[in-house]
Amino acid sequence: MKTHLVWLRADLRIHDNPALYAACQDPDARVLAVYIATPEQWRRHEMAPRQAAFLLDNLAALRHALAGRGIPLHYHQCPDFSDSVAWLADFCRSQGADALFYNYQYEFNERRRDRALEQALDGRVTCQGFDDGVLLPPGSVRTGDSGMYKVFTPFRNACLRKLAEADMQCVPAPARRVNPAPESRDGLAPFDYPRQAPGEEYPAGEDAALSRLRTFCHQQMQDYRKARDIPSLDATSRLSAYLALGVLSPRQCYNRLSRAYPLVLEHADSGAFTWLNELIWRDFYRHLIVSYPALCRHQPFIGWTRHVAWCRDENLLAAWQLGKTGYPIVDAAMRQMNQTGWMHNRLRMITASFLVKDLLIDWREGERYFMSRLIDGDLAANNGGWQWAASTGTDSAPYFRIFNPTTQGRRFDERGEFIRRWLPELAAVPDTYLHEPHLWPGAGEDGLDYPRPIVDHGSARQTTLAAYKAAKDRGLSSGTG
Ligand SMILES: Cc1cc2nc3c(=O)[nH]c(=O)nc-3n(C[C@H](O)[C@H](O)[C@H](O)COP(=O)(O)OP(=O)(O)OC[C@H]3O[C@@H](n4cnc5c(N)ncnc54)[C@H](O)[C@@H]3O)c2cc1C
Repeated sequence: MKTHLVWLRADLRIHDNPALYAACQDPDARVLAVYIATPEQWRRHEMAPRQAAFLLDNLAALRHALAGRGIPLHYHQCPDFSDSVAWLADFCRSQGADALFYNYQYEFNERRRDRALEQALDGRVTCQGFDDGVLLPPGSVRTGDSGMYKVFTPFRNACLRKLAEADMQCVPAPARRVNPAPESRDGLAPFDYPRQAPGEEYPAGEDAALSRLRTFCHQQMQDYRKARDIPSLDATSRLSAYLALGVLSPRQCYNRLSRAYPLVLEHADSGAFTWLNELIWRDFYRHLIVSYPALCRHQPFIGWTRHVAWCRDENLLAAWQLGKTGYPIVDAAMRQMNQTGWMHNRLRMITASFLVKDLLIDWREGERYFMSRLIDGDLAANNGGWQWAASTGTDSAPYFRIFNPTTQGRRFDERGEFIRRWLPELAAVPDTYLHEPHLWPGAGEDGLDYPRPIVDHGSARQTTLAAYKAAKDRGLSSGTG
């Protein structure tokens, strides 16, 4: 009897899982699934403990779903990717595997690991990889001269044309095996990793993810275009944590969206189109890391930005991390992330801009800190977002566009509903002063239990403009522009 092994990684689901589906096509084959936890590797990748805990919860749900199909999930924990390759090659041998199926991961270390595995198996086991975790496979959306788009809008337009023609059908979950393999006896031991519960907002499993997707499509999509920028509203899907671990696929999102809004591709001013646009941003960053693997190594896309003379000030960095900058919208956002593992997109842009353009701290410090806290941490999206905010990336905000944190606060949280939720120490401050509480005369002699602004935005802005300009001049004169 043939043995087919499915190696699950960032695709923790049984529905619309191309590798699992392909492994189950031969009705007579014995199908086994395997998951390998690599906590030391995760430490190097700065994975948030909350995300690791969410992963474990989802793994338990997946194991249950697979067992119902007669597919045992084998589980192993080893330090890092190179140990996982050695272990998996042995496991294939011990199980007499004929074929190994997996969905691609597009990050640099993950791709290197997969190549190392293929070498270790040396043709004894057939390896079959599948595109997954994207709407369209990286490399399939090309400019006229076969390059990767460097600007989002033409990339988006090319994606829309392809989506209109592509077969975007999801593959079904496998049926129960006629000859189910015996259950695995591997216990799902907690990872050797710091533990932090994901929180009630994140029930595990694909049923929870699919139900959230359905509810969002039917109840919130209409208002998404207008409401998605207001952090006090629960107006976005909150699906990012599921998408990051592959508990849900972007194809499932697209299918549900186009079933609910069949004309989505034609109505560019609709909520549905705006949401699809965000899914395409997600694809864009994934396609970019494949075309420019140096992005995975935290290199800036724009060469001259390497010359920016960053400020190294541990106190300023800590104030930003803890939400104690004296700028309420920044602080409320950082506390939301520290306490829940999620931050609203508008606030990710504001806080990232503040770190880089007000404190002049290297964007990589922020990128790392976000990864270590986010339940939806995702290398491509996080790197893309940081490089966008720092003006170091492709299609970034130009370096001279600097958010004013006070006006951003006024604009997107006018009445301070969001700020008051996360900064109870500002409860007594009237709306007029909420965005500049240090100016409130009512603070009394003892003042508020809230810091004064750690930098003056106006002068910080000038310093940043000068630092970027000097870096650009240096880059141009040394040919690294
Ligand atoms: C500095 C910075 C860092 C970020 N880090 C991450 C990260 O680590 N992981 C992550 O998933 N997203 C990241 N984002 C993108 C975005 O903020 C989140 O995807 C979004 O806030 C998740 O909430 P949601 O699921 O309710 O999004 P929705 O508004 O419902 O959007 C639907 C989905 O589209 C994708 N998406 C939305 N906006 C973006 C975007 N700008 N770029 C890429 N994909 C997007 C997400 O998968 C999201 O779940 C970052 C953005 C910035 C500016």
